[in-house]
Amino acid sequence: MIQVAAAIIYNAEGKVLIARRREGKSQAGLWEFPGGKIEDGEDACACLRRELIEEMGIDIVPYEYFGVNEHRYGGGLHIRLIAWKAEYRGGDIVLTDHDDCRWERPGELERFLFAPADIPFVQKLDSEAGSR
Ligand SMILES: Nc1nc2c([nH]c(=O)n2[C@H]2C[C@H](O)[C@@H](COP(=O)(O)OP(=O)(O)OP(=O)(O)O)O2)c(=O)[nH]1
Repeated sequence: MIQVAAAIIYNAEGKVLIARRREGKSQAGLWEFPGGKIEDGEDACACLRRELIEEMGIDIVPYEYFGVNEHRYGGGLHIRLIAWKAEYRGGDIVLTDHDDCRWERPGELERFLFAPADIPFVQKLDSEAGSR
């Protein structure tokens, strides 16, 4: 099983950053919350700060645990996806692992085709938005 961290990054307008995995990556063409594999000696927050600089060139600060979801993809890939809410602190987005990204309202994510492991998080964000 691999441990992967994903960030639900909010900007000052309360929108969330989603990104589409580029051709050549696993789950290509699907939307996700940016992040990546947790390395030895890292926790999810340290991983997310590192990954967002590496793969998008932005600074974030994770501030609240959001949830965990385990998913088995075909080919024996079993992932444990750990999500944290995070604050966008700055930097201009430069995509390396993705071919598109967007800031969207958290209650409006269900019209995007997300990686299967992310779907419980999309649903939870939608119900949080609906209950406000
Ligand atoms: N970063 C991220 N990865 C996710 C999400 N949902 C999801 O199923 N994944 C999967 C895709 C990959 O199989 C795995 C790790 O993603 P990664 O972004 O570190 O991938 P990677 O560049 O290291 O390498 P690769 O999977 O393209 O070989 O987790 C998500 O929301 N964010």
